[in-house]
Amino acid sequence: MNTSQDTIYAQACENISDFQFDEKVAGVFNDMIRRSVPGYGQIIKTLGDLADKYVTPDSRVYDLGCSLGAATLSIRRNIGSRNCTIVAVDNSESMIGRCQENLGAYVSDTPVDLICGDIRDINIENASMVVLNFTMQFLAPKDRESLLNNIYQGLKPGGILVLSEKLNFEDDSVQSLLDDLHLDFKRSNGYSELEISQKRSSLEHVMKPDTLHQHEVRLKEQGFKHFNVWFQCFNFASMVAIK
Ligand SMILES: Nc1ncnc2c1ncn2[C@@H]1O[C@H](C[S@+](CC[C@H]([NH3+])C(=O)[O-])CC(=O)[O-])[C@@H](O)[C@H]1O
Ligand SMILES: O=C(O)C(=O)Cc1ccccc1
Repeated sequence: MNTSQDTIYAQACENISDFQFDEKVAGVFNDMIRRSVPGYGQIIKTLGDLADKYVTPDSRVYDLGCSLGAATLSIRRNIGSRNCTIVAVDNSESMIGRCQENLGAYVSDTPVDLICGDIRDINIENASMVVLNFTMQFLAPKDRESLLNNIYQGLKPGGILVLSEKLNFEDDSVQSLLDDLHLDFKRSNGYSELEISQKRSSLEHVMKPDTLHQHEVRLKEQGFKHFNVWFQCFNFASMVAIK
């Protein structure tokens, strides 16, 4: 996978436009997400382990907001020959083009249906595993419930949703502590104060994190029987919900 360095916010800019998954971001995304999201590598690896445990023969796996295909690749590597199809969806053409190349670099028995489209328009069917790895936070909050309902309806009994998200916290002291630890993580990965603050502005209207409580309540309302956080580092968490 491409590892060009993310310098998108390195130069001072007068008008910071809203963050978009455009050609520029897609070209550096692998580096950007690894230097910005603590635990990303561990989460990608564990998605493969979870797939080995939950993906049943003749079912489908959905990777919603697949970006460059890291989650799909990890899952595909771990499920061997189960007569499954992975449906990988992203609405950024730049991401999908690169994702296609990344998937093509490995041979596998598991076909991937790569769709350039909106995850709100995808019908989920016969799914044993659905992955939303840091994608739902970019959807308008009003659209989150119906997306999760669509996922719940399309999951087989015993099927798993893995939902990774940046979190907000009700307690202001906890919010600023975990925010600060995340900022230190970005600094230690070589981002300057300018890069950090310009990216923060660009994400302000685009990425709307929920609290853990909001996630739990919404998932339980859909009918998910089991819920927990399986990973958290600072203000980034990955949750599992099982039907
Ligand atoms: N409505 C939408 N429909 C389709 N795609 C969307 C939509 N909104 C956003 N996206 C896509 O969701 C992805 C979010 S990145 C996911 C990382 C990946 N899961 C990974 O495991 O590497 C997370 C991040 O950058 O923090 C982008 O590729 C968007 O184009
Ligand atoms: O960079 C950040 O501050 C984030 O919150 C995570 C992120 C990672 C990659 C793209 C957009 C947001």
